Amino acid sequence: MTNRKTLKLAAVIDGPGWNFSSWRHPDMPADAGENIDFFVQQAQLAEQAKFETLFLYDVSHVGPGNIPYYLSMFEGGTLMSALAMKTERIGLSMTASSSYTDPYNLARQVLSLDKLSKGRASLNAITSNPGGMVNFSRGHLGKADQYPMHEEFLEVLLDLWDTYEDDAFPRDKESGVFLNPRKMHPVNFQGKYFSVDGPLNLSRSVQGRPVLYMAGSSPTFVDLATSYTDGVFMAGSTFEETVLLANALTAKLLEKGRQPDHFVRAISQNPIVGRTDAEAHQKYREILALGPYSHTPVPLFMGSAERVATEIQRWYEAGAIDLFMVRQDHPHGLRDFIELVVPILQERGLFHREYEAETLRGNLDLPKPAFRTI
Ligand SMILES: Cc1cc2nc3c(=O)[nH]c(=O)nc-3n(C[C@H](O)[C@H](O)[C@H](O)COP(=O)(O)O)c2cc1C
Repeated sequence: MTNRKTLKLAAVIDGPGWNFSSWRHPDMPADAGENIDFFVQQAQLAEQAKFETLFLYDVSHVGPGNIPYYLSMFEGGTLMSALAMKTERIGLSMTASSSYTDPYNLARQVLSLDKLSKGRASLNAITSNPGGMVNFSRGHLGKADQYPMHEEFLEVLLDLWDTYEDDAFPRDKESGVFLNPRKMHPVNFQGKYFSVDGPLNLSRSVQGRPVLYMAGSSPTFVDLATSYTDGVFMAGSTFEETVLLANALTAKLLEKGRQPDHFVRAISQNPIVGRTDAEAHQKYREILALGPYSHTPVPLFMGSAERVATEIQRWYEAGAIDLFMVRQDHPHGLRDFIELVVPILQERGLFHREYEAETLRGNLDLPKPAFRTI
């Protein structure tokens, strides 16, 4: 592939980890999911290493059987807003479900984050899985409603983010012109699930609009994501499956006249890295030894830094991924990845050494979208 963008990196800062027992490790703050000092430290570590973005998962229904992190975690938009004030360049990606909120609320929340951070916000708009507890009055959606509702949600969200043209607010004290009303485009949407009448109350983002992702794998997901989003978050369970999904996404983008390079394919993994394979395996055993319910599957990316870097390179060069998201199950997972793997990726010319742009979109090599275009 010519002029392919360099590999992008994200840090998934999910508190004490995505399992039942990492919180018990001596080096992990047991309250990490509600510990702002922990999140600031992780965010600044990732920013010093020039990661393009931070990334937060979310949980759409909370119940007693959840992993510790899901029972003790900050709301993502609030946390990202705090981190916006403690970082300068790194992107801030939050996850929220379209099933339990109105698009107006989320459009406003994420665009506010974008303004607070001067163009670094992004949203992973998920649909949520049915089942579990019913935390919201709206209840769980059946499969038949999940995607039709999501599509309406995305339609409205994108329209709201483009309520105002870039130069809609002269805010000219001399002439007294605050807003040019001809450059305001109120939304007038009447759908099956949502009705929105009126404008959003925030000017357009410096990056056009916040970067938008969806997470999933089904053909309906592929169809919707390639119509509305800037990228996807894929399960990444195996190399072969991810290559197939990435190819399906590329084919759909081309079918829709979109430039596949202007799209981000991401997976999230919990690499466990050591100076040697043996050291990495020892760290994995430390996690397993923490409890009978550890349920930490063998990481796909585990071993010496060379081995992990080469595996990431293989996925990237096969076109399976543009963005590799680093989760940590071991308390030093992110730090180890940064100290040991990042320099190798840089030496091989796969990962940048400095931020090139001011906005998240710029750092992901995504062009600023023209007003009201996908
Ligand atoms: C990689 C990945 C990440 C996801 N992240 C979340 C999440 O953070 N919170 C959540 O409630 N659902 C999450 N989901 C669920 C999706 O939003 C969606 O409901 C599910 O994947 C069904 O989509 P499908 O059409 O691909 O089957 C995730 C799914 C995938 C594949």
